[in-house]
Amino acid sequence: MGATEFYADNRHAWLACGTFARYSADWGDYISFAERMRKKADKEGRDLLLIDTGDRIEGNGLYDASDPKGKYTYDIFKEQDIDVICTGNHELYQSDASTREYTQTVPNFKGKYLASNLDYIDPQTGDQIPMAQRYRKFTTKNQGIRILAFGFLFDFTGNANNTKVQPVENTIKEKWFQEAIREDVDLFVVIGHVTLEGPEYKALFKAIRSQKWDTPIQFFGGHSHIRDFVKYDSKAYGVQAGRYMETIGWMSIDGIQGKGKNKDRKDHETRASLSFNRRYIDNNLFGYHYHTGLNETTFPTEHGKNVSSLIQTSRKALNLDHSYGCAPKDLWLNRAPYPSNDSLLTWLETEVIPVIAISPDRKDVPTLAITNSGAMRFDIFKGAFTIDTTYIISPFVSKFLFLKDVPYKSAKALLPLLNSGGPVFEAAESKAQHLAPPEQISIHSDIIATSLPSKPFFDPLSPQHTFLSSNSDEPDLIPGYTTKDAGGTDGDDTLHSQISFYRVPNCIQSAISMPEDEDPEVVDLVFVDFIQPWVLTALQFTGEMYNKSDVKVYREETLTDLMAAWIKENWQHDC
Ligand SMILES: Nc1ccn([C@@H]2O[C@H](COP(=O)(O)O)[C@@H](O)[C@H]2O)c(=O)n1
Repeated sequence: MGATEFYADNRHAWLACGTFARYSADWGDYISFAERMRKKADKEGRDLLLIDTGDRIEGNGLYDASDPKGKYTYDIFKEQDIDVICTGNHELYQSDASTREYTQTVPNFKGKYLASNLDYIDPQTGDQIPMAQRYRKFTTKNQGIRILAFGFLFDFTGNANNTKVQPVENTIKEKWFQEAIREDVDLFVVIGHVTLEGPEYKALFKAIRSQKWDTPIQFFGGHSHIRDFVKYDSKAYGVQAGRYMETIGWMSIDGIQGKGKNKDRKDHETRASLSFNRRYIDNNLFGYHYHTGLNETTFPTEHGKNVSSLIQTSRKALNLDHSYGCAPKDLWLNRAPYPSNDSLLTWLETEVIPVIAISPDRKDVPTLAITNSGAMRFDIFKGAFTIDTTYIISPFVSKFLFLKDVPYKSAKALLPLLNSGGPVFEAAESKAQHLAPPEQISIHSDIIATSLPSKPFFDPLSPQHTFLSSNSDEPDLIPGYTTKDAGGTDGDDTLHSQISFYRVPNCIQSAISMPEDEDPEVVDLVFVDFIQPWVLTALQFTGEMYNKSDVKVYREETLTDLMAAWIKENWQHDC
């Protein structure tokens, strides 16, 4: 009896090498890996399917540094042969990005791209049309497993006005969905840019089970950037493959006997004893060589090599390795507590924002400047700070806006309100958790590493022991993911020492040009545009009834450009 296997990824345009050796394979390597593993699966009579759960864009120079954005990336993405693919929130923040998704990615993955709860507004006619087909029904080639797949996005509300995200609860009531879940299939596959524990997947699970009490369901999640595995019932599981092309999530279902090749099989025979297994593979060549049984010479396929060289020529064309300056030390987004000397947010709040959140014509006006912590997406490592690093840290095109002459007593109440994330935001449907890094949706308390990292050594022959020291009984591990999920603690393909994760506040605030001896009557309230809905809601709570038309542009440059300018100015020296 063969297994049905899946590989899933989440990448944010991290198509070139990751920042660490442990996550350093590129999109071309992943193509070689998939091609090699598919061949192996074919030989052994198994089926191997590739899944992509969205957020392919923003967060890396390869996408963000070109004009138009994504000039090189769409042609690189499309080279992977993906079986089921859907949209993430990042594809929808900007209307030009949604248009590229509709005009490029959807046709590039024709028949595989699913948009179960997403519509596109045709710019010519104004018509609201499905972004892509709602579902896909297909039969796997080796085992004849009849699959019905959906592709969802969580109940996202921050999209530009050329798309429409339908809440999952409403989609479930639609005729096409109700008909689809009544189809006679061997397996439902629900992929989505949706957290595994969120209300959307709970509702979808309930809806499918209301019609099919026994059909296996495999969910693939995304959005919250973590490795995760969840059990919904004995025949329904979900897996999520981390973030930024660091992880290839592997999921295997053993025991489904497809009716596609034998129609006379009875239902109870097709799903007699099932087993669901997951593994989180670090995205590096060591792991790829290990799993394919190949080596440096035999592993890469021609196709994979061509894509790797396309990535390198694109990176060169964009000058992504050009250095703006030299970071004097590591600054951590979640690996150091906030506030602290090693916290990236403390650095931003105390050193950067007080310099960049100043408008030349209002520079002496007392100012409170607020930025959400989710505006920062990654750590800064000691050493060269490049064009690429800039977009890895902060890819957004957010600008500083401001409200003039806000009473100080109300303005200073704002930060605690934004950080407490209380009922004031639930009512306004702008959950305050969206202000912070997405990891915090799923990680609810600090994780403090118990062991200290030590020197790395790679043992290519040892599964789950990839980075070990050679000559001691106790392995010396390098830091990395140490996942605990519904399957226990054996999901990580490579053993690592634990990394700390400290939760950070939703927002940080810098007080600028404040009088020394007394509080000001009024201040300029400066904030990044992304947080405007939360700021206006919280201000109303303090009794200040501002609306959108009161908000003015404070600086024309993006936060990202201003931050890069600060680095050029303050970290000038060579590394
Ligand atoms: N202009 C923006 C857009 C988004 N954010 C932050 O990113 C988070 C979403 O990240 P994912 O990778 O999971 O989609 C969002 O919740 C915001 O915190 C931002 O700061 N500015």
